[in-house]
Amino acid sequence: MTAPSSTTVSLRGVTKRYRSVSALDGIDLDLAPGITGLLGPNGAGKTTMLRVIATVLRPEEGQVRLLGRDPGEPNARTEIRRRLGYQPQELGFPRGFSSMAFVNYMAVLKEWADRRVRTVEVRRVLDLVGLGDVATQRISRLSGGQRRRVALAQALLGKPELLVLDEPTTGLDPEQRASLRGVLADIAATSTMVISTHQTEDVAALCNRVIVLDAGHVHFDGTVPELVSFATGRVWMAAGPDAGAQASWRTASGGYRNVGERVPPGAALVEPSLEDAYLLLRGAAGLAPAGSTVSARSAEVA
Ligand SMILES: Nc1ncnc2c1ncn2[C@@H]1O[C@H](COP(=O)(O)OP(=O)(O)OP(=O)(O)O)[C@@H](O)[C@H]1O
Repeated sequence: MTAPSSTTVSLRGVTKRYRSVSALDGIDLDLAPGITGLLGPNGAGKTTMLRVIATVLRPEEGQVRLLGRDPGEPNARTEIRRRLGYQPQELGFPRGFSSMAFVNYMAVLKEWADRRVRTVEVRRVLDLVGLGDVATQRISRLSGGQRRRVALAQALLGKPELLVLDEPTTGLDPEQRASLRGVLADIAATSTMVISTHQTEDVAALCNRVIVLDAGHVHFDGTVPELVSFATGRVWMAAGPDAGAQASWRTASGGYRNVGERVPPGAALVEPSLEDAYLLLRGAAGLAPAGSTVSARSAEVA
């Protein structure tokens, strides 16, 4: 299988095991510029896949090509890393550093040798993530959401062609998330961005492609509207939780939102959201054979 010419990330048969756990099990994937959202339950393999794409983890089996290069080859790996930004799920900060000092330190490691040019770039990325006003405060005195943004700022240094972001919106308040979406959408106009998240609203708002991982397999790969369409006609409101529903929850109106395959006759159907579709897909995962992929073009969930 050859990758299309716009492909910037190509995985073929990629497998990564931790003892008896297959964190990634024969993944085939081609990514192009734009934003791809990775969804999946805890332990699905999202972070492992991002670490492979960020060149920090080498798979036991399969081929990886990033920005047209083989990350297994040392010189190519260095070149990929020059053009890559990575926000890990957790990032430790040196004690006593301000955001300015930390991002500057990362910029030095990223070969920004000219101090004046480097300072301009450090200020640019701190402003982008909305930390300009607190840039000189110690990171230890910042909030959790602000610390996430320091971690994101260092990933944005140098306008990378490939951005790998592990749960970038976790811990951010709604205003911060909304402003961050704008920043990421602008960047994705010219780069390939892969985001892992548990926030289906972020995927719906940001991503032109969504991949659902489950137990190291790609369980869904398509666009947001394609995933949402799985839930069309399968979401209904009722006075209480429906016994036949796969998931039900009380809404602010006092009524219950029900999601499932067994829709009662005459049910008050409502517009599905990406979260509804994701829940349906997750339910279907329990029914589908291990490793099966739901086609984006299929009208059936299972
Ligand atoms: N360093 C490790 N050693 C052993 N097992 C690991 C290690 N890292 C990940 N795993 C296992 O690999 C599987 C995939 O983990 P991974 O962190 O990639 O999942 P995830 O989808 O990112 O989960 P989460 O949503 O909780 O962040 C899990 O079963 C996890 O326990």
